[in-house]
This record gives sequence, C-alpha cells and structure tokens, in this order.
Amino acid sequence: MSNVDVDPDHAPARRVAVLGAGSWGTTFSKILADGGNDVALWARRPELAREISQSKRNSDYLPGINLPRSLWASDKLHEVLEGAEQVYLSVPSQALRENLRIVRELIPEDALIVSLMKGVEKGTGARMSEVILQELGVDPSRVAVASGPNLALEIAKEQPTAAVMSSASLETATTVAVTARNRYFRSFVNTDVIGTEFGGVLKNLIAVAIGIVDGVGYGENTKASIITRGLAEMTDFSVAFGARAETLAGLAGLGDLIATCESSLSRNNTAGRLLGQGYSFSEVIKQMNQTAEGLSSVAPILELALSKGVDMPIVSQVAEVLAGTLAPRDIAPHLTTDDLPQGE
Ligand SMILES: NC(=O)C1=CN([C@@H]2O[C@H](COP(=O)(O)OP(=O)(O)OC[C@H]3O[C@@H](n4cnc5c(N)ncnc54)[C@H](O)[C@@H]3O)[C@@H](O)[C@H]2O)C=CC1
Ligand SMILES: O=C(CO)COP(=O)(O)O
Repeated sequence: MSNVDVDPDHAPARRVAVLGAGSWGTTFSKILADGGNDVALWARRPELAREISQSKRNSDYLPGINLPRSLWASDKLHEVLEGAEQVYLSVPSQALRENLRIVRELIPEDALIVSLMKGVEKGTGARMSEVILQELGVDPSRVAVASGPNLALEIAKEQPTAAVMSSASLETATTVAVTARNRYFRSFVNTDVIGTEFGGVLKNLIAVAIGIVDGVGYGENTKASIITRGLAEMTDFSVAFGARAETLAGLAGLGDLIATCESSLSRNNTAGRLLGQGYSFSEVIKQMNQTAEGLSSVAPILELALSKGVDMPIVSQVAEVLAGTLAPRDIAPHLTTDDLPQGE
C-alpha cells in the first residue's frame, strides 16, 4: 500500500509520552500538544526539563521557539510514562537499546510504541522497530514508526509538513496518525515498516554524500546525480529487505531525501560538508553537538547490503571518506564503476 490518508473520525489518544528532549523529541511533543493531546516529555537533564516546563523553551535545541503552554517535561521517567497510551521514542539510535532496558517496566501495558528515530544499530544492523520488538517483547501490531521530510526547526516554526506513520497494523498506524497531526502537520499511513524505516536511514547517508560534494565546491549537476542515483541505491537496498519500491518514492524516501539534501539545517548534510571542507571524521564528531545518525549507520548498512549482495557505490564512497581513504574531491559515485552502469 502507498500512502493512504487517515479517517478523520478516529478519536485521538489524549495522554502521550515522548522520551528524548533533543530537537526532534521536543518538536514532536509540540506537534502532539498542538494536536490537542496531553503530552509529557522526558529530558535527561533536570535543568532542561525545568526550562521546558517553566519557560516553555528548549533554548539548546530549538532557539527562539515558544513551546505550547500545555507541554510539561520531567527528568523522572515514571512521571512521564504514567498513564501514557502512546510512547514516542526520540533518543539517538545507538542509545535506544540501553534506554528501553531502563523503561520497559514503566511502559503501561497496551501502550503503542512509536519510533521517531532514523538510524540502525551498530553491531546488529537492527532497525529501531526491531530493537523495540526485541527489548519490549511486544506484538508488532503495537509498534509504529514515523518518518518523512521533517526537519525539526521548520516544523517547530509551524511550517506545513507531511509525514508517514507506518505499522504492521493499519489500525495502529491510523491511531498514531490521527494523534500526531494538527493544522501544520499532516500524517499519512502505510503498513510498509521496512521501507518507511530504511528510507529515513538511507537518506541520511546520501545527505552526507551531498554535504561532502558541497564542501568540496561541486555544483548542482554533481548533487542531482548523487540524489538520483542515491534514490536508486536506497530503493534497491530496501526492496532487497522486503520493502515496497513505492514507499521509497514517497514521503519517507524521496520526500525526506530532498529535504535533507537541500537543507543547511540537516546535521547529516552539515557533517558531510565539514568532511568535504577537509575536516577529519574525529574533528567532525567534535564539532557536531547534535545527532547526525548517518555517521553511525554507514558501517551497519554496508554490512546489511553485503549480506544481500546489494551494490551501494555512493554509501561505500561515503564510508571511504569517513575512513580517510578517499579524498572528498574524488567522490563521484555515478562515474566510478568499471562496468558500464545500468539504469538512469
Ligand atoms: N532533528 C530532526 O530534524 C529530526 C531527527 N530525527 C531523528 O530523531 C532522533 C533524535 O534526533 P534529534 O532529536 O534530532 O537529536 P538531538 O541530538 O537533537 O537530541 C538527542 C537527544 O537525546 C539525548 N541523548 C543523547 N544520548 C542519550 C542517551 N545515551 N540516552 C538518552 N538520551 C540521550 C540528548 O540529550 C538529546 O536530548 C534521531 O534518530 C534523528 O535521526 C528524525 C526526524 C527529524
Ligand atoms: O531526518 C531529518 C529530516 O527529515 C533530519 O535530518 P538531519 O538528522 O540530517 O538533521
């Protein structure tokens, strides 16, 4: 199924919890609160929880944004999770498993679990919904993922945006979509969790490549070539794992690829640009004070690709630039293969 609009008569759930008060967790809390829900946000640092609850600001992650009056935050997981009908997860992907181990006893029975994250786990290659299923032992029908062209700061400024809520259960996807929508945020649904999730992960890797060539100083032809061939790479990879090709042509694939590759707000794009300007991987990590998921997803994605025999020339070259074995100016994925490339 491709994106399907939701039934407007579904009643939204009212009490929801969001774990992770970075730029996306805080923005998603605003989306949910502006949709009429009672939202509790978990922040690791008590001073951040206080700032959000008292000043309705998150000045570290969303400077200049006024948060809804109804939004409250706490550093106490049990306070945030108590009575939650839906739990949205927005911590860095590499930290999800350890956090689920801490919260699993606190999540109310029957709560829906929604991943807002766009990474895969190093070492296991697991998608975030897979980590959730493994650690919480819940039925897949209780798990959903959110994805799409969703740069946090633009949404926090209430710029109109669409997203996809995906679950193996259409009913769950619909419940989440109806909860997570408001006058500036429109949620569609599908049941292709694999395609929706991989779309969000893979576009980050292509955005790193775009940042690299931007940093080098190459222009629009190079970038359009990488975006177009990148989408083919994203689609081949995802389909090999069971995704539907049309999901990658939708909001969670092409849509997010465009947003992330075009925007200077993107952390993945920014990390790539620094690499292209000649900074080493370790220098880039030091300069980034927010999560750039693409950097930690490169290796597990290439391992997964190898396991299915999928060729990923662009992602492979990003890995080489990260390792310092390929000069950024030599990244030209559509030109590198010895064989005449197939496709267009
Ligand atoms: N920022 C954006 O525009 C969007 C981000 N995402 C995804 O959302 C996820 C979260 O990203 P952001 O909020 O943007 O990152 P961020 O860097 O802005 O915030 C990450 C949050 O996680 C916390 N954190 C860091 N390490 C932690 C740990 N070990 N345990 C618990 N909490 C920890 C940080 O204190 C911070 O509150 C990522 O997977 C990202 O790909 C998805 C869509 C849009
Ligand atoms: O996922 C995003 C936009 O949809 C955010 O991209 P970055 O993580 O690169 O900032």
